[in-house]
Amino acid sequence: METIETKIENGIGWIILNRPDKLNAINLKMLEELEEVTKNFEENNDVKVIIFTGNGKAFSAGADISQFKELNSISAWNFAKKGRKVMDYIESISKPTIAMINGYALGGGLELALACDFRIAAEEASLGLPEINLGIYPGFGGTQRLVRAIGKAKAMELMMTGDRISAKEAERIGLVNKVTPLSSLKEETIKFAGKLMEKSPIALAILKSVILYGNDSPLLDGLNMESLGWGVVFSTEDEKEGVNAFLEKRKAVFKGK
Ligand SMILES: CCCCC/C=C/C(=O)SCCNC(=O)CCNC(=O)[C@H](O)C(C)(C)COP(=O)(O)OP(=O)(O)OC[C@H]1O[C@@H](n2cnc3c(N)ncnc32)[C@H](O)[C@@H]1OP(=O)(O)O
Repeated sequence: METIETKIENGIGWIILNRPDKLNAINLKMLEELEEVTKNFEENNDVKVIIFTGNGKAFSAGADISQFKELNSISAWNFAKKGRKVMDYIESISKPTIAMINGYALGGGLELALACDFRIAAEEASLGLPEINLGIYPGFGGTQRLVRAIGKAKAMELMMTGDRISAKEAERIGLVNKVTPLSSLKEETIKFAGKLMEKSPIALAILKSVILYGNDSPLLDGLNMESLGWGVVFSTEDEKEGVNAFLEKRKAVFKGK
């Protein structure tokens, strides 16, 4: 691939944004490659957890501003729709996804991280949605996902001032799950992924879909989905294994069946 490196190691599918000289700015090619690789990883049984990160000093500094020069209203709308489609797909993947934020996560870069289930950031990272400084605003789903992630007041502040915040501040407001020194970021992220890999992948997938569905629905619909999914997990071998392991005082070994 031109803009992304990928590898599969010990159950983890790595998606590494690879335009370090441009701080991993997301151009159309990168969007297309992100779509392709996430679909491959979704279908690959060797991949249990997907981790997104960036090469160099940025996770991603956002959508590639140099491409904006050629955009008019219609092509900008199409670019935004394309980006949104990819972010929506990433959010909907049935496997757990983690954004390992190694540096700048700005604009579309932070929007990509917001489409992931978890965000683990280096202390040195800087996060923000500075689009307003360009006379535009977030267009890869950020206007909606950030409000749902951290609440309206803080989300409006970040989007309407364009201010960047530190990883520690991002953790304080609930935007990232965990902060660690850059030197231990990879180790801590792999440790976190390891915890997820010990669980039943089916229960995780159904749980994730129930949470996402409920996030966008009236309470009653979400609760109904929860009960329905709860019934479905009882048709799995993993549920039997989990309950038996508890009763037999041993650690459960889930097979994803
Ligand atoms: C229509 C679809 C809508 C999609 C919605 C999303 C919109 C966006 O994401 S808009 C972009 C939002 N991001 C930004 O505004 C950040 C822009 N970058 C910066 O402010 C700075 O680069 C920095 C503070 C992140 C880092 O500064 P510094 O360490 O001084 O590094 P440089 O500025 O010298 O950058 C190195 C190199 O990378 C290029 N670059 C950085 N960000 C982008 C970008 N978003 N798009 C394109 N190129 C970017 C920068 O131009 C430098 O390139 P060279 O000049 O060729 O060395």
